[in-house]
Amino acid sequence: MAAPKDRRGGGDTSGLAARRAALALISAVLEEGRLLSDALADPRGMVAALDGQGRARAQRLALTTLRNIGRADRMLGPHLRKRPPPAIHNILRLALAEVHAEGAAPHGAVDAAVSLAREGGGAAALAGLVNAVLRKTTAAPPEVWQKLPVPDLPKWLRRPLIAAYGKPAVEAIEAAHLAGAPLDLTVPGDGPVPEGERLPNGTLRLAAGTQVTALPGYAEGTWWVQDAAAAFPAMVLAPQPGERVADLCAAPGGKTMQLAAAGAQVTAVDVSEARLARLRENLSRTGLEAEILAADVLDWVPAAPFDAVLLDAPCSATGTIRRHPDLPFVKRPEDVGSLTRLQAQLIDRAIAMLRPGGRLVYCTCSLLPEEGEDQVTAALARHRGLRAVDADVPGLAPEWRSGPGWRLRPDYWAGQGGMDGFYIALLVRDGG
Ligand SMILES: C[S@@+](CC[C@H](N)C(=O)[O-])C[C@H]1O[C@@H](n2cnc3c(N)ncnc32)[C@H](O)[C@@H]1O
Repeated sequence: MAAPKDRRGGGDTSGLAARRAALALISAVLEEGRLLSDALADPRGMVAALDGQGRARAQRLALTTLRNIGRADRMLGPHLRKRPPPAIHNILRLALAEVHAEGAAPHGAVDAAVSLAREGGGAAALAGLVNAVLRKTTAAPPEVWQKLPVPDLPKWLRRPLIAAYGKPAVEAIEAAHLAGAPLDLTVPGDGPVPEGERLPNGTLRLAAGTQVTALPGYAEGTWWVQDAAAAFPAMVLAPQPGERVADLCAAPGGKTMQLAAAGAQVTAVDVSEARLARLRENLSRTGLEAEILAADVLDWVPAAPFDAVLLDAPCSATGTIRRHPDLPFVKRPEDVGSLTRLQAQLIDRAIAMLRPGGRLVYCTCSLLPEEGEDQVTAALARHRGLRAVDADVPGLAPEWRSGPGWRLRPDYWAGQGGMDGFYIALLVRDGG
């Protein structure tokens, strides 16, 4: 196959290099079962060879295509007698998502798709099929696409969510996943900030696709990117100036920065050196301070107990699907069992680090009750000297109470662009 001229993305006027890289990302997710974040960070990947603009375009195209695969496949169905090879199938899906979900001009998307199909060497004969199918399907009026059903979550995830929240709620969650996520900023103090909508908890919300590094206040470190739901756990912990607070499973540090900005003396612990490097960068940009420890929380024994602990435990991350549409294709039900065992062990370690009267916030960005409500209920049964307590936090609605804590869902604040799914509980150790 001839080396495509615009491989590096510089001068990628036709957008072919960005589309080619988007297809490589989609294939990494669908065919190799890799997380999009890993494929994006791969220095040998096609995206690494693009300039900033090309990279952003490739990432956006991959995200849009993954979010809309269900709709693209429904539209393609009547035009395909048999399933085409994955490379061709993904070219068709990408072009349809580009035209119908992003509003791209059909002729450009179809021409690019045909060129990409021709590049495939052995599959070159299929370029004619790509042309014929896309000419028809990209010409469909917008309302035909809009009326296609919202893509379902995979059955292993859908079933327990319907059992927990009911079918209408799961359909609303799926609609929120399809809509994607805006850009949320946590702004702890004064300084330059971009124009945006203030949410009830103080989060500043901007339109999706905004280039973060170009916004007022980025260089000054006035704010950081953090989903509105992810800002609640530190607010629930309500750290006081001078309190000793452990942030367990801390990287890349969104919650560490909230705790430090409130004046707490923070010890941030995470097992991943690579993720801690990002935490260090975040602290340095925002001018905030914390003690940073690379350690496994299961082994680490602090020198003295803490006034408060925040445990943001590793989980299925199913609450973040609107920002990470690759997750339903990559995550497996069997991953959840080992995560729930780890979460229970981490909770036990976190409780052992509290002084009498100390507070623990447990949270996960999961939609599954077994990583949220059930986990905290079981911890309360294991530890008699522990109680769940209420918190008075702006924006944290009383109707979100669920079991011993709060259940946050992507379909909440729907009119304002939704939020990630989270579970948060505030526990207090007796005594003190
Ligand atoms: C949900 S993420 C944390 C997000 C972070 N709290 C924030 O707000 O930016 C979970 C983190 O747990 C860390 N982790 C997983 N198992 C761990 C363990 N046994 N000990 C310490 N950290 C662990 C992972 O490296 C990952 O950074």
